[in-house]
Amino acid sequence: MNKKDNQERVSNRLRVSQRNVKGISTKVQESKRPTIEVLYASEDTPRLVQHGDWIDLAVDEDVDLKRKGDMQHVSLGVAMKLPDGYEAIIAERSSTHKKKGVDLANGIGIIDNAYQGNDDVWCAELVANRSRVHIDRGERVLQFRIVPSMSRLVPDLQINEVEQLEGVNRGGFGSTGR
Ligand SMILES: O=c1ccn([C@H]2C[C@H](O)[C@@H](COP(=O)(O)OP(=O)(O)OP(=O)(O)O)O2)c(=O)[nH]1
Repeated sequence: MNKKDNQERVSNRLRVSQRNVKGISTKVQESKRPTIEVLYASEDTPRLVQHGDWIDLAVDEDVDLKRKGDMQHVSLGVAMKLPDGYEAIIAERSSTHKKKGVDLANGIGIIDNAYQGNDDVWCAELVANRSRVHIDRGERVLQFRIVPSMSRLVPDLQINEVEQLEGVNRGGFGSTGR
């Protein structure tokens, strides 16, 4: 093999090995990216779209509530495996109370990290704030975000009973009136 052919062989080999290194580092980066795995209830369940910090959730069935105060347990059509060390908070979208006539009966919904099996479908308990409420399947009335689990934020937390607290009294519930 002449010198030129040999040089070409060496530089080809170098290119291949650089490509491999790049491939490996991309794979490592990808596997390190925190990921939410989503299992949708059906083909036509609305897919999650991430734009901004909160991710909208749609109802996966029609909602029909006759009177104010009536409640419906509604499927959101998604089961998820959240990244380890995270849980999720579900809240109403700001417009939901006024435009859709419902609220989350439990204020906010909390999805534990362990809620991660095929049958662990996210649900919402919706309560009507007026009469004759109708919401179509697929309407995005809620939103969620993930938050670090308490054990991740404060590892090894204890709860201890004491006789007295060392802190100065602030005045008790509602004392400033401001
Ligand atoms: O709005 C909500 C609230 C909860 N969940 C699911 C996820 C959560 O992990 C599970 C249990 O919720 P939570 O622990 O708040 O309920 P609980 O009343 O304490 O019941 P459990 O005995 O299941 O813990 O129900 C929802 O799908 N939607």
